Amino acid sequence: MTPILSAKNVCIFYGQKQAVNNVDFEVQRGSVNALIGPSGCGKTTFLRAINRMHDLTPGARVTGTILLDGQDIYDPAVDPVSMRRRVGMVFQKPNPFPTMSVFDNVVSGLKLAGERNNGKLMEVAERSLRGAALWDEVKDRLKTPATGLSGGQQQRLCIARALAVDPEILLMDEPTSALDPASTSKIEDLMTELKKVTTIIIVTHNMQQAARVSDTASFFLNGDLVEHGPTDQIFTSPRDERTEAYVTGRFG
Ligand SMILES: Nc1ncnc2c1ncn2[C@@H]1O[C@H](COP(=O)(O)OP(=O)(O)OP(=O)(O)O)[C@@H](O)[C@H]1O
Repeated sequence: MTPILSAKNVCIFYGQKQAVNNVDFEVQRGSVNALIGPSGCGKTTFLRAINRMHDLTPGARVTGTILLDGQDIYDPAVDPVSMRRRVGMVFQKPNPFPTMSVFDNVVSGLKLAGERNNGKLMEVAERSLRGAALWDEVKDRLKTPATGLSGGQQQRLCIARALAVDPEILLMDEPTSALDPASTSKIEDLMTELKKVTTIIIVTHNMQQAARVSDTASFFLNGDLVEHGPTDQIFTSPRDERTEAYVTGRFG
């Protein structure tokens, strides 16, 4: 199978400091992929390279190649704004647009892309909110401020907002670390549903979560991708002793 995402020899620098070293990484369509490893090992740095967020960080530099569906996302001919529509992102803390209603948050990306048809906007809002398992909870309060939702609902709203533009890949940076166990469990269930329509790459510190939700896992240490493989194998019979030490809780 041709991978939807293929990274080759990726190095990422903040000024003189190298945070990610020569990473090769592939992701298959319709899978959930967990990036694991101790704090400061480069997981978020690598994740952010996948939708060119480092373009916005002064002094940050990415080298190597990242192909999305065969297209080099760092090709100068690629428009980063339209590329980011293909690679959605959900952050650690829910970040709905605070001045907007629930509905306007969900359709904000579509409106930016020029969609004005109310029927179409409503249709996409409902589909995305259903996709994020939030519709039943908010269908009667679509016009109320997004900030009135609970933290877990706000995070699912951010997932709906990302889904509304049909991303090919959804990046999730510790999406449940600010949530209670019930909200965490809802989002974990959701990931299993979402891989029917998109491909997920998630950074998580929670090993149980990685084991529950992911098909493949990638262990990062000091900027290196030490080991990448099926999650079962990474957790039960890792090839590298450093991976074993980490997944068995001996450090991290
Ligand atoms: N904007 C930045 N400027 C300079 N250095 C940075 C910046 N962001 C991250 N770093 C450094 O790059 C390295 C990797 O950080 P990164 O946030 O990618 O790690 P991480 O594995 O995601 O950690 P955590 O699990 O704690 O979020 C760290 O040494 C960090 O201090």
